Amino acid sequence: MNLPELFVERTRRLMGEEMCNALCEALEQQDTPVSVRMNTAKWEHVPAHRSAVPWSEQGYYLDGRPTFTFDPLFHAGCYYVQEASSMFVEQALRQYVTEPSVMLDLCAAPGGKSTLCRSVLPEGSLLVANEVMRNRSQVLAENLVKWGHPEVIVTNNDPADFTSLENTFDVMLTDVPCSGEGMFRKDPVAVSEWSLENVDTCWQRQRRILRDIWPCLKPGGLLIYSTCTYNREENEDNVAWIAETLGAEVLPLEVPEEWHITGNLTGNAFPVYRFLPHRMQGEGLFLAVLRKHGEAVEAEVSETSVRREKPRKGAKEKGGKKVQTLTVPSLVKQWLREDEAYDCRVEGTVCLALPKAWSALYDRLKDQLRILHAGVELGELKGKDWQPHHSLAMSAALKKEAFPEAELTYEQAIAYLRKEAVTLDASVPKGYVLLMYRGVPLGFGKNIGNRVNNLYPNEWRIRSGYLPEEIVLVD
Ligand SMILES: C[S@@+](CC[C@H](N)C(=O)[O-])C[C@H]1O[C@@H](n2cnc3c(N)ncnc32)[C@H](O)[C@@H]1O
Repeated sequence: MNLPELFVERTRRLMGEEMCNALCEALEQQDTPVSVRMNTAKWEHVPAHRSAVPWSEQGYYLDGRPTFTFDPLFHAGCYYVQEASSMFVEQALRQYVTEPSVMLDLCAAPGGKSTLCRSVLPEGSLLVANEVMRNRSQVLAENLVKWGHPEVIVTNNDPADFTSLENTFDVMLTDVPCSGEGMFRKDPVAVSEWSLENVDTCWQRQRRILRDIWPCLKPGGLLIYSTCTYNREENEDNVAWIAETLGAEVLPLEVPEEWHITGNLTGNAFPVYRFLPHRMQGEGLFLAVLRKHGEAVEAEVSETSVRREKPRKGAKEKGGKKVQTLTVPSLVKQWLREDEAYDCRVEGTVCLALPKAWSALYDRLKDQLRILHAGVELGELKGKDWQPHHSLAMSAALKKEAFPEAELTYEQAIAYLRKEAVTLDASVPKGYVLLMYRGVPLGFGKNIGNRVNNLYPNEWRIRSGYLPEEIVLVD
């Protein structure tokens, strides 16, 4: 790999000769560690041939690279393939977030840190995961639906759209778009696109994002700031700017020496955490934790913000046209494990279950933001029939006893995930069936006797018709 000369020169100035040489040598190495984080809410499993990622309770390095696309459990949300350094966000949450909180992950796609945060946040917390790019926000929603936690809202907005949501979040993660120097050995495009102009564009954009989002963080709230780049402008200099200009205190994390994390390289006294690939197993990461100045206050929920469309039968006027609002069918509510904990409503033709604690906030967000997913989509009206939604199959809120189950073989599971025809044993009852693989729900099918109508979401199906000769699974 040809590292840009100016990058090397600037890195040498920042780190000194010895550290810069060691880093550049590590960046030339081709084998990058492969790591996964398990979703123990779905699958209590420790992969074989692995070692633990020291800073993450559910993170493991794997010996080889499994064929993730052909592993049904990957599609069922049993684990997430995540670069190990990124899992360090867990420490910021474990050390500073101990009470139920409302958290915003602002730059969240594809969802590595969001799924991690969702697993680590204290019970009773809500995660709002946002991504500005439309196509990337769809991937974010997919990954969070598969992760299966009902206390999640996914939005697709620019940071500026959040500005008016003052004092809403207790915790914010800004994993900002950056010049990506930390991804040099994983992604050759990051090398070819590097330029000093881009570094300048990045740190300025990062400050704009932080300025836009700052009012949403409650006084006393926590900001976790991270990048995957090495230069000081996007890292220490921006942290100093947040502390001085926006008003925050930089907080320390307890980290054992054997994790080989590097601290502040600019001679400033405040604590920051740098992951350098010649010192530990992972890619480049920078992280700092800040607490916004001011006394903690409760978020204001105004009268208008709690206004919401009551589910009711009948017609209402919208743009001169009559729009039918559907009632929540009692059958669909029975698909929930604890239906009394949810506020159910019908939006369009989809019946949605929102954890009661968050339904007022959902309405407030809905007034300002483009919401892609919230809570659990229970079912969709198809003709006269309420068809269970894939989001329900993936969710921890599903009452499994509400549907007959059918365990699939590996070949049947792959066929299902390709949205091909699946045939079940004659003993499986007709109607909606929860299709399982190794005891974990994969999705719904409608058994019509001689075959099953495959209800797997078309846009998520495995597109490759090829099946590798040797399949290595996370086992
Ligand atoms: C480093 S990536 C996020 C990775 C993600 N946190 C994860 O762990 O999977 C940064 C994200 O910021 C988004 N982004 C790009 N420009 C942005 C902007 N102006 N404001 C906010 N987000 C932006 C990118 O699309 C990208 O998804």
